[in-house]
Amino acid sequence: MLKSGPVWAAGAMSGTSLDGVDAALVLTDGTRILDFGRSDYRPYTESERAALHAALGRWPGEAGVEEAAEVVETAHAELLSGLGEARLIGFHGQTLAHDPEGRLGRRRTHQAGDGTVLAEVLGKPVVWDFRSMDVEMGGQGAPLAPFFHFACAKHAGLEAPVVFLNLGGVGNVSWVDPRQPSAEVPGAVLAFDTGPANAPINDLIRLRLKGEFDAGGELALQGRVDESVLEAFLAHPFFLRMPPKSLDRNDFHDILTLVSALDDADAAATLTACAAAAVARGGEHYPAPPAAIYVTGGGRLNQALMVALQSRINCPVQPVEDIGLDGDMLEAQAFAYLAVRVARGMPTSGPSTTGVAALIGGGKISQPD
Ligand SMILES: Nc1ncnc2c1ncn2[C@@H]1O[C@H](COP(=O)(O)OP(=O)(O)OP(=O)(O)O)[C@@H](O)[C@H]1O
Ligand SMILES: CC(=O)N[C@H]1[C@@H]2OC[C@@H](O2)[C@@H](O)[C@@H]1O[C@H](C)C(=O)O
Repeated sequence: MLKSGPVWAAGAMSGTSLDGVDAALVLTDGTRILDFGRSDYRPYTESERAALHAALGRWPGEAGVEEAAEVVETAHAELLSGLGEARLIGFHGQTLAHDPEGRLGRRRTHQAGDGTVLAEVLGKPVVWDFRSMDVEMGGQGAPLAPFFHFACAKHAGLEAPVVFLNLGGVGNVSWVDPRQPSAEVPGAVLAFDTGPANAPINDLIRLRLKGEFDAGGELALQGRVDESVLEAFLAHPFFLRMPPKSLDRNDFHDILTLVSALDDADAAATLTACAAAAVARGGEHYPAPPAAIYVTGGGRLNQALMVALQSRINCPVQPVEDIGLDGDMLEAQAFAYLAVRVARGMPTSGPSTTGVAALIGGGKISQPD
């Protein structure tokens, strides 16, 4: 068990976009954020990315999973060895498959990368496998950042309910009320995945233009939204479900066939509008209107997406940089914060974040030999 008081922890996240690994240092006692430290990024090479893509949707023991895990462990070891001052590592790994409802058989979630290997290589305790316990206990296993987002709102000195919106491959929101004494009390936090965000836009760009993503939203800004596609998208039963709810990266993959007849710009504009409309639909579930929506993740750099969001949402939609946070690193920082909570036996999720029946602490701790 970690001694009491604040410690520097490093968190690392390999997100659903499969672009690379983010790592960042946070000084925390597991409740408050005292300081943010250095951060770094390690992109995957083309061949590494191909290995990860090939393993998407696969479970432990299936073809390609060991290779993917090796890619994840190598990239993390390289990146984290440069963040020397950390006492403890929070290692999320790479989600390859996520099925909290058991639609494919058994309820489970799979993050590639073995924390025991990293603990050995780095010579430090590593907290990992953050999601499995939550799913085993009946939760969605995601999102896990909400308790951290609550601490961010406190750290930024906010005094009214706000929403943190993460626009990665998938979108997720944390509605938080910083007037509450703790993230764990009822009414402090409500979180859920909103729908697909960048993943379908990236897939479109990759398929048609051999690029990685719609930089700045330039292509979408030139196109027109096909309202019938948008309507068909919003008819998906996911939007009728009450939170908590979470998604796998490819749950909405069929959306690409809906835009197959559109030209490139109209298809990009339509997928971008779908991502924004999904977030706006999520607003139906907020316990009270937020004073602002603070956007983190790569999607905040997509102007078409930010404009589409603001046009559908009644409060200011701003990048998290406006309250002094780092939108490239917030998820990595979240896993540093959560690692300290796990090491101290504090909960990492609860009924209002993942739908798990009671507050629970997930995560395994691996010590170096
Ligand atoms: N300049 C930019 N313009 C437009 N979109 C961008 C830009 N930079 C990044 N993105 C988008 O953001 C994505 C990366 O976002 P981020 O790193 O937050 O996702 P992630 O962490 O992999 O995903 P998740 O949060 O779902 O796990 C890219 O794949 C791209 O779609
Ligand atoms: C299963 C899984 O890896 N989910 C990710 C993914 O990426 C965004 C969204 O879907 C969110 O639910 C989650 O990540 C963030 C960091 C979270 O758990 O809060």
